[in-house]
Amino acid sequence: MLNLPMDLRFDELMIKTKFDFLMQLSHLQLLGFVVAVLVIYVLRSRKPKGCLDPENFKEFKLVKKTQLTHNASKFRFALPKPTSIFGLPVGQHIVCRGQDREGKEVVRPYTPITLDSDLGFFELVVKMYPNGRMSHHFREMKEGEYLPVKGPKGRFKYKVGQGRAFGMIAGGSGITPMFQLTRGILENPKDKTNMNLIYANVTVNDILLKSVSPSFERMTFSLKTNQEDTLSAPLLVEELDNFAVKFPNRFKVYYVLSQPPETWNGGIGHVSKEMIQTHCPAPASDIQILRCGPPGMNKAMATHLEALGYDSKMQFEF
Ligand SMILES: Cc1cc2nc3c(=O)[nH]c(=O)nc-3n(C[C@H](O)[C@H](O)[C@H](O)COP(=O)(O)OP(=O)(O)OC[C@H]3O[C@@H](n4cnc5c(N)ncnc54)[C@H](O)[C@@H]3O)c2cc1C
Repeated sequence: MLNLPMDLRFDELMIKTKFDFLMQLSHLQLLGFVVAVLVIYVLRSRKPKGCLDPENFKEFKLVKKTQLTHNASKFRFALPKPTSIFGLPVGQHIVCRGQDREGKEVVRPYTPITLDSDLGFFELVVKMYPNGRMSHHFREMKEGEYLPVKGPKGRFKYKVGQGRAFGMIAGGSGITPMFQLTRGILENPKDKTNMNLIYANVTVNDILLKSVSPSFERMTFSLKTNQEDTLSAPLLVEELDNFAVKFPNRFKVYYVLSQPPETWNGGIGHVSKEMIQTHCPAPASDIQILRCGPPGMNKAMATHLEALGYDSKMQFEF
């Protein structure tokens, strides 16, 4: 029993009671109390565990399939709980398993366009090729079915402030790692990295994630920004153009089409050395040019970048 003086106010009494309580514990009890407090502190400060396993495939349910273009769709997969975190670091990808037309197993890498700030789900944008093996699996996949996924995977490790700027050269579905990284950077108020994207496609209808048509679901996420980039409205996740409008000093996009429409004010043809010179940061030790596209384009870009004086440390191919 504690001996408490009767002339104390209630708040004083509470403090004294707690203090006396600690004083009256044995050394062993005190040690137990300190350990319990430490365990609670460590558990609370630990990063929440993601849903991915780098070694074993885990299955995720397809909850929504949305057609974006004539050959690309967006797939939303549910995580186990609405509050679950996927656990994919910015710049990394996952590996998906499916079956080709002949029923043979096929495994391919994909980069989600969502981040760990999107709780309870992740999304893929997939371009499907007529004879593509995994393309067949995604084309056939129905809502309610499960996709085996493992990860995170990838050589690209992003750290806030690792450089001043990124130049990004993407072709077709190669936009997904650029989009994910751009979102990760713009969503982090501590990150001041600038980005210049060159995005190449065949026709205007092949451009992915450019802007949201009224029929597409509008998904928003809240964004804390610095003063320079004050947002008047929530950012729409699926708009490259919106990034450019909301962050004009941080993100610029230059579209290139090999078969442009009659009126077109972007680039025409293939991505050239001159386009890179005009639209990407000049060679420097604090910049990097990232590229992701079909093999032929990646090879051509590597040749251009070398000719322009970008050394191997200034280049990265996803
Ligand atoms: C790190 C990484 C991340 C990726 N993320 C995505 C993503 O988010 N979304 C996405 O759609 N794809 C992504 N890809 C590409 C994806 O992994 C597959 O290569 C693509 O889906 C085609 O697979 P497939 O089995 O259908 O085609 P395959 O059976 O492998 O190929 C069949 C034919 O399709 C054509 N083809 C295949 N791949 C390409 C290509 N990339 N460009 C042009 N033609 C091609 C070729 O003509 C080829 O002969 C990523 C690739 C990598 C390396």
